[in-house]
Amino acid sequence: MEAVILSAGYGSRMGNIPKSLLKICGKEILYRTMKLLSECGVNKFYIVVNNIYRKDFEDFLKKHNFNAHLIINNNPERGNGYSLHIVKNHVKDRFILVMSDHIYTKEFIEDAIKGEGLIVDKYPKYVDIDEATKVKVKDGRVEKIGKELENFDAIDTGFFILDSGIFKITEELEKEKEIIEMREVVERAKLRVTFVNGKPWTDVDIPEDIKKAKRMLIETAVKGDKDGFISRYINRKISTKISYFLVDHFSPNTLTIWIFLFGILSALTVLYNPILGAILYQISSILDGVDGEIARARLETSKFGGYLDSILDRYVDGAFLSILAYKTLSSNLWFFIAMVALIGCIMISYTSERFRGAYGKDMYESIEILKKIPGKRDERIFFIMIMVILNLIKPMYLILAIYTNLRVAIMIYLSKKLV
Ligand SMILES: Nc1ccn([C@@H]2O[C@H](COP(=O)(O)OP(=O)(O)O[C@@H]3[C@@H](O)[C@H](O)[C@@H](O)[C@H](O)[C@@H]3O)[C@@H](O)[C@H]2O)c(=O)n1
Ligand SMILES: O=P([O-])([O-])O[C@@H]1[C@@H](O)[C@H](O)[C@@H](O)[C@H](O)[C@@H]1O
Ligand SMILES: [Mg+2]
Repeated sequence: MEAVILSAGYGSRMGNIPKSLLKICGKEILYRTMKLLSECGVNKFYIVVNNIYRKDFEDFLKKHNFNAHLIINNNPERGNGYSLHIVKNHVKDRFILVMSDHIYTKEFIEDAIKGEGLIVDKYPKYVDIDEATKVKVKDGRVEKIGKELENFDAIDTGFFILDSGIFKITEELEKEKEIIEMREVVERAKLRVTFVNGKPWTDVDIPEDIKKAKRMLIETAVKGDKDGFISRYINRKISTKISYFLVDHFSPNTLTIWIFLFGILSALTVLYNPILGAILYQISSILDGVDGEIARARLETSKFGGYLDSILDRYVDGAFLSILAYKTLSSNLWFFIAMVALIGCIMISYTSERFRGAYGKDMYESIEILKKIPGKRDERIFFIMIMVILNLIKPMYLILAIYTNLRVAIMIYLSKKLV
């Protein structure tokens, strides 16, 4: 499938740089759009650019291996509808059209690409409604469109699924008018609308919008229901705030190493003060969400990164539980129970990762009920912290020894039964 990206603006509101080449969380807006569209099946791009920025776009394309062609608009003052018009001899039937200053998430694109006409959003989460382009819908088509509408049904997302018929409209308008705006093309074409509601997307018009876009990318970089309850309702609310400040300064893998070292520090702190060590362990658990959030927000997730993150988590868990046992237990029986608990904690993680290795898919996605059975790392660590603070260390080890190994047995049983 082909995609057209309109980026022929002067960039005057953004310090004379095309908005599409602005970097948000380390990547150009244009890169994000092209990468996510490529992952959703687009294999050819036409980027309509202003000739004054031709070199900037050529340099951008040299850095990446997209199948992309620049279409030079020598009359950018004629509006973005004209920019669309000049690609009429390039695109074949049914193509995607997007605005270059919009940032879409994969979640949004996966739904939008199935639609037809103008993609609209009744409940946009990351858009200033007052500044947005509003759409009045009648019989499933655009009746009116504009920023000034008071009576409207949804917001224009700047994402279109069009066919070559649209060029009949641009042809008419091109003969009638000097300046052609997309909204005039949309209105005259009475484009069909497709509702994609509440999926994250945003637009960058003014410098203040950069912070909004960064916040969206970080907030949508969590793991959702693949996280445990503690992570979803406590840890991620903190880690995303931390990620917001670190995302432009650290690579995910660097953070994974630092977070691991912090986890080992929490284990060593147990030798001095078990309660302080347990609190630091919980903080390391919160921080362990930051490396993944930044990897996803920067579009820099990697197999090695995930592999490293998972392995180092095991060392932190093993170090904490073994040093805590060494510090607080005295009998061989309780050492044995602590060892069984440690193995159980490690095996929960190993079982879910081994499932991915054996079946090639996420265990929690494949066996939904497991999302409702506590035992994930965030939940284990929070439980450990509470029990250490309450000085219930032996009951903690006994509960962990029984529960974690029982949960592994349940995970194996459900894998056999349901997969
Ligand atoms: N260098 C890296 C690190 C990670 N990734 C990618 O991210 C995921 C891991 O996602 P994330 O780091 O968000 O979550 P994690 O699996 O580490 O789980 C932690 C829990 O350990 C912690 O207890 C909890 O509090 C926290 O909220 C998280 O749930 C990885 O699979 C990679 O895809 C990367 O690419 N590069
Ligand atoms: O223990 P669990 O939450 O089920 O398993 C998770 C592992 O699958 C993941 O690889 C690791 O990075 C997390 O820290 C966590 O341990
Ligand atoms: Mg992590």
